[in-house]
Amino acid sequence: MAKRELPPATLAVAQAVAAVLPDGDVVVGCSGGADSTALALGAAWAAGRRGTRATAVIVDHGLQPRSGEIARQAAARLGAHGVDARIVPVHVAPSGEGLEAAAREARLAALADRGLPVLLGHTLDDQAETVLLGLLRGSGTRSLAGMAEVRGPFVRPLLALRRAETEQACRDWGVDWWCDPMNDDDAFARVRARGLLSEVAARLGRDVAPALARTASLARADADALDAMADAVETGDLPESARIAALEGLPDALRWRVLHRWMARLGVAAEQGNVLAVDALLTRWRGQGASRCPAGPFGASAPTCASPGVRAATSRARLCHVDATDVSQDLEKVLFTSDQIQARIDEVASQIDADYEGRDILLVGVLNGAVMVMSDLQRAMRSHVEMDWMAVSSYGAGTQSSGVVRILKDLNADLEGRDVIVVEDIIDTGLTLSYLMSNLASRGPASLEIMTMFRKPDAAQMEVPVKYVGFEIPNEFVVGYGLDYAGRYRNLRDVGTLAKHVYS
Ligand SMILES: O=P(O)(O)OC[C@H]1O[C@H](OP(=O)(O)OP(=O)(O)O)[C@H](O)[C@@H]1O
Ligand SMILES: Nc1nc2[nH]cnc2c(=O)[nH]1
Repeated sequence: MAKRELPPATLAVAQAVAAVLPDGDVVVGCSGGADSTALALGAAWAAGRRGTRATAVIVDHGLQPRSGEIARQAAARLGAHGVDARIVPVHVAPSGEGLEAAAREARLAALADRGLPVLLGHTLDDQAETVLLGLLRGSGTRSLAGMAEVRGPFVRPLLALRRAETEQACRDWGVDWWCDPMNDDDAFARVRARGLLSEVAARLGRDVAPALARTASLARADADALDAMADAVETGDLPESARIAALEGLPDALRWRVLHRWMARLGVAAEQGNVLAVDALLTRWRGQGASRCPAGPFGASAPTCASPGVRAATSRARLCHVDATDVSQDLEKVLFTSDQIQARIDEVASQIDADYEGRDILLVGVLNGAVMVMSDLQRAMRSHVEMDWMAVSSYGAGTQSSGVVRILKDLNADLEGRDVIVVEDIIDTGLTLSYLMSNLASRGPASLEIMTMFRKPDAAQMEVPVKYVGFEIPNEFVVGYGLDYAGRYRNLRDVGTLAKHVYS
């Protein structure tokens, strides 16, 4: 048919297709409805003028009682108008995301199967509904961007045309179309959105669909630009602390995008609420505990979060880990991070190495609290060291010293003539060490000194001569890095105060 022979609506469809028609043959996805029927006829017209082929593919999902018959009728209608039409039956296997999504996936896969560009018949009205649905979900620019005109093999030539125009085009072409009863079923969100758009148009006295479609174009340009900028924020190869530092200076729009990608990769549900919670750990961290993020739709296959209810990590240092049982959410305030503790251990170890040059040292650890500092200190030292352990207890399951020190396990080593350093996690009242030091001094060591990771000067009741101190801390009950509350929290890497709810 020559261009001048086409009435206005059919010409609008045909020209819209011709404007974006790829070189070579194409497939047209056709449901038998007005939009895709008009698209198939327009594509056949435009391809014919170019000397290429447009083949309509009607996917039969087998989900409706008469689906096979509906598909055959659609093919016959197109065939009668000279359009090459094929029916492709697909098997829809329901997935975790519902039957509708599974059918859509199966349909697109079948359409793209031939490796040709695929034309789809979405109109401006579909776009407006998509934008409205995105808006109601409260999502960002990517959702408001609606459907792209070209994405992968899929091309949508009719996004600027109205549904009324495709129906008019079908009438002009003298072809019938199939009215899918699902298009009137209020059970579908899209159908309800369509109704809502009509109501809004009636209340405002103007058609709002074009404005929503314009919003989609503008949002798409913004989303594309921001996504490209987020892609360029390459933090993957940097150490964790540097990755976090790289993110801190970014504007919200970029930082949230990068966090969204991290979380999605970890299998965490990367909804905006979760992204903001993790972002707060990064930008407004005041020692708050973990953010609980449920597993995302792909969580089941993500090794780090196999079940729902996983938690994002508590501290900045562990921001991008996901951990099923993260006890650090019980911390109220972090006083020292793991990094700070390790750096201080290195300094103290060097000091001891220098002080004891050429001498073998016997480190006496006080169980249980000193296990962490003992093992880290030894590994940071260059000197020859041996270790031995004593077990004493003065705190039991509470937060106050009982004042009574009990030896639960004595040393194996003989201290006679040895250079001994007692290693402690904390000196609080000083009762434990003052008892222990007089006990050990009576065993005849050549020298006897103390190294403690933490000391509370304001809590001292007994003066103990401490040669090596990691950090002096305020008179608060702390946990982590070997320090317990009722046997728990020793495994925390950071040291901090406990949230009141844990012991009140
Ligand atoms: O200066 P003080 O007031 O005496 O407190 C210090 C002691 O308290 C802690 O031990 P705890 O009795 O809690 O046993 P643990 O090492 O098994 O945690 C810590 O490991 C010190 O040994
Ligand atoms: N966990 C813990 N044990 C202690 N023993 C003495 N002081 C403390 C403290 O502040 N925390």
